[in-house]
Amino acid sequence: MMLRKIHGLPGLFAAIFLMTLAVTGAILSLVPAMDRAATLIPAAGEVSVAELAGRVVDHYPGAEQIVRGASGGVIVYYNRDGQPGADLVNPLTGEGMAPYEPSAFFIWIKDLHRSFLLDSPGRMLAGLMAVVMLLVCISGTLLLVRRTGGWRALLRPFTGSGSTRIHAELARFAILGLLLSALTGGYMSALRFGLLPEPPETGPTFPAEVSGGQPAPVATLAALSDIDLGELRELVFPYPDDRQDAYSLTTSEGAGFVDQATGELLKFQPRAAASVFQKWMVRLHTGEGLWWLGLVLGATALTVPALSLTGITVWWRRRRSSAQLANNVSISRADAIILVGSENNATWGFARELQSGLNKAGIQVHCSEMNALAETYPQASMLFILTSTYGDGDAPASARRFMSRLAYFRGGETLRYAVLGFGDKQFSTFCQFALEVDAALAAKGLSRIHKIELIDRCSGTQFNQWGGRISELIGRPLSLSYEPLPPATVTLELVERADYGVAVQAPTSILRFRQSRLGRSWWQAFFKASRGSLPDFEAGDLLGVMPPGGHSPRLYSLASSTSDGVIEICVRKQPDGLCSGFLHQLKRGDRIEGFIRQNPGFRPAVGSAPVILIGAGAGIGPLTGFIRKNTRRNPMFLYWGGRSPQSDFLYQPELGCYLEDHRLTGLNTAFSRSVEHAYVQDKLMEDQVAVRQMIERGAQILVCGGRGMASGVRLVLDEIVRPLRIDVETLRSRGQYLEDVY
Ligand SMILES: Cc1cc2nc3c(=O)[nH]c(=O)nc-3n(C[C@H](O)[C@H](O)[C@H](O)COP(=O)(O)O)c2cc1C
Repeated sequence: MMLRKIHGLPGLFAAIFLMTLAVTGAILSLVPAMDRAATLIPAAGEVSVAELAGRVVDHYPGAEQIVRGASGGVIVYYNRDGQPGADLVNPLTGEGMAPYEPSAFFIWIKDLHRSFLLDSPGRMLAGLMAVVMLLVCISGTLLLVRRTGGWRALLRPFTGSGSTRIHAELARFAILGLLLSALTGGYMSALRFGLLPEPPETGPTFPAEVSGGQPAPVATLAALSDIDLGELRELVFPYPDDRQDAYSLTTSEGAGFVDQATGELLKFQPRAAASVFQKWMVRLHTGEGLWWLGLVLGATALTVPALSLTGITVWWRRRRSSAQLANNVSISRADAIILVGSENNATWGFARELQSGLNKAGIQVHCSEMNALAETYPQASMLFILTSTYGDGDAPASARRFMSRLAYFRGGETLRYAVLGFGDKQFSTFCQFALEVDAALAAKGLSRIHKIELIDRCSGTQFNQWGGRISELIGRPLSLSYEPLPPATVTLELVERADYGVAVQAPTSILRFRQSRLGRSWWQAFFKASRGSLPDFEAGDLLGVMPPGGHSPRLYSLASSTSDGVIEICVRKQPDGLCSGFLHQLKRGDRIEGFIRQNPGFRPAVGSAPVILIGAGAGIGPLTGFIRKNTRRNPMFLYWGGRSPQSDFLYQPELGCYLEDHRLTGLNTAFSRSVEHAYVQDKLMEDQVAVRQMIERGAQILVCGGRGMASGVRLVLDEIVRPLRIDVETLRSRGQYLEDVY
């Protein structure tokens, strides 16, 4: 939350200034490349400073100074008939190529970039913006790491859609460039305002003795002949007819003087290390002399307007979805506390209804996320905890720090609590986190207002009835009437189906859908806007389907990912199953309403460790999806159980292809109604030595299918890994064992 604030607030405030800096920076980044394109650069060692100066003087007898710009262009400053002038010259001939006139447009853009055209206060603001940019970049990177699940994951494809996705992708592309621009820009401002010590820029003092002899032609001066044009920064000519004057020379190595008669190098002072560092910081900021870096920095700067706009959209949406709770009193004044654990905000809707119900009963309420558990609630006598469960029985995002904070919590004498769990009975760990929270509060010695209750699939009816029971127990009128909005769905059209298993009383179908094109505008198709379009998904994510006449959606594991171009699920028809029955009678061209739920807790880890996939029946769906995606050919083994090879061998042809192209390393099937009468557990047991070795080497096991099969598999695996002195729970805690069970 804190990280999000650091990332969001200054980001929002500074967006306009940052956009100005970024766009002007991007325009200025073209300058080094344009200069470079307009410049003739001799090869190293081809032209010495003496040769260049001699050629220039031939064409410009009144030459006063020769400057070699960072891009390699040579400019001569001269005086002709009392009139000063500056020309860009050809270094090979010394001829003028064009008058040197810095573009008024670029000067104006540079002023806008450096100081917002406001001189000193503007420069200060620009410096401040560099610091803001640095903060936004660092906090943004940490957010991205948190979101993707680790530094290594930053290079993997992102999931999600709409503004969030565009924001994350652009940030990933631009982050290094933006960090470099912000760091170097901040450094330059700090130098300018004296916050950092300025490197000593004292050149050598004028030599005490010069020969004072007859000046020799510049082309013959020895010290200048020794220096290659590529090293030259600046050569200032002596005053005409002043024999006591000397050439003043600055090169990339340092500065000194050259006697105009003897051609001797009179005093040479190498450049200080601090000044070399400063020059490099300037080059890394402006791209001067590094035209390609300039272009890269310019391209990254161009992402800033898009990052600002998408960032503001994301921020605004988040603000709206967790809309500030009205009538939220401070902790010290609250009679009742509501703490919310939620990942996707559904539980917040229930919390708001509870808060408004309690307010109507004259009770002062403080409501916040569970992560914000205070050390104590001095005035409160009631604590309500409403929380969902995620992953595999884990805490949702807004409750992840709850258990650790609970260690410092002091409940007091009068505070009593009630936990209300939100979950889905399709998960074997139904409301697991809520149950753990309830037990942890009891273990702290707190007493309950009411025993824990568990709400299945956001049932409004169950919630409202719970409110009735709480009302009786607290002796206050509490009337809750809440019906959550169903999730936003999109229309999907069945494009293909393959049917199996009818002969063995296990009708199972592979169903492939495409998003119905009806009602989708071209820009929705292009940008995949979150409304009216499916977000990106991976095999193992979930497809929610609304059965006609049903109140709550059913979730099915996806066998495909976005890049496959279809939404594929594998569905076993359940006796009297409302949704599976509905899906099974669909014909090609029929439409359903569906939505995607991400399920990042069930997918193979990245890396080259072996993966053992275990499933039965329709559980093969997401497992096949993982194999299809295994284009890096990591060792992947599938153990799968069906009834009969003739009737329900799902995905048989596809699996054959995957074996051939090595996306699948080994396939082991077990059929319960064939002569072998085998189950998937038996096959695992047969291979126990190999399986154990793979687990020892860090193999990950993913199990998908019915609850009975999964518990059988756990028993067998416990036996297999016993010699390693571990069990399935150890593997689970290490992330080596994942389940998607229904
Ligand atoms: C990826 C995923 C994993 C889930 N895991 C569980 C689980 O392990 N146990 C459970 O009871 N519910 C689980 N659920 C269901 C959610 O807890 C339930 O939908 C809840 O109402 C979501 O509330 P929220 O939007 O406030 O987070 C899961 C849902 C999703 C999408």
